[in-house]
Amino acid sequence: MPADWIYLASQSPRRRQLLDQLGVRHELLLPRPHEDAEALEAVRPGEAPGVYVRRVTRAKLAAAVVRRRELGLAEAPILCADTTVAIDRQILGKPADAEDACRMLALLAGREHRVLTAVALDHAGATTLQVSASRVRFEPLSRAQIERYVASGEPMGKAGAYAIQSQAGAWVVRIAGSYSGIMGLPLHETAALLRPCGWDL
Ligand SMILES: Cc1cn([C@H]2C[C@H](O)[C@@H](COP(=O)(O)OP(=O)(O)OP(=O)(O)O)O2)c(=O)[nH]c1=O
Repeated sequence: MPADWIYLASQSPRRRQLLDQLGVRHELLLPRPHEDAEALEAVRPGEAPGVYVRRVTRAKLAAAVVRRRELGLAEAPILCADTTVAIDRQILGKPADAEDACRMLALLAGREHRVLTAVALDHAGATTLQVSASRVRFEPLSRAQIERYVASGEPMGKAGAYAIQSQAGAWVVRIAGSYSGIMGLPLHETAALLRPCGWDL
């Protein structure tokens, strides 16, 4: 019998909202309190963005599978994702502080960068994974614009120190790819993972 709900292993309210948009019933499966997300998300020397985003997503999924077992929860499918921003050969994760956020936004200003989101599903012990890759071009930004945005607090917790769904959307000259993928959960790829499990999306 196909599952009629899934676990979403994510603390991101954007991912919840995007999964709601697909109409997929879900429950949250959150990591153990104090689990070391920073260690999990550390970039390895020379690691390419596509390799990084897949590795981190698989690690998040593996941790969620362990968590489901530890808590003695139902064997429903688990979905998780990771978003990363890349420019040149640099991977931009979440900013450490306001200064780091200013540095990232200055790097992105007036240029094109990539946003990669990997989404993975555990279903009946098998893992499937897809990656959405988008290109985003920002208009040039002044120091004052960057500082105002950083002072709003919006960059914290966001890969690349911005959220396309916030005021920073005004800086986006063009995107090629997936708006939902940039926000954190690519709906096309997520539907492609869920269909084989019985969802009619
Ligand atoms: C580029 C961009 C990122 N983001 C967010 C999506 C993700 O929440 C965050 C990247 O961090 P992630 O590590 O992908 O996710 P997370 O730690 O927020 O949540 P979890 O691991 O529990 O699922 O950046 C936006 O909301 N809008 C954007 O335009």
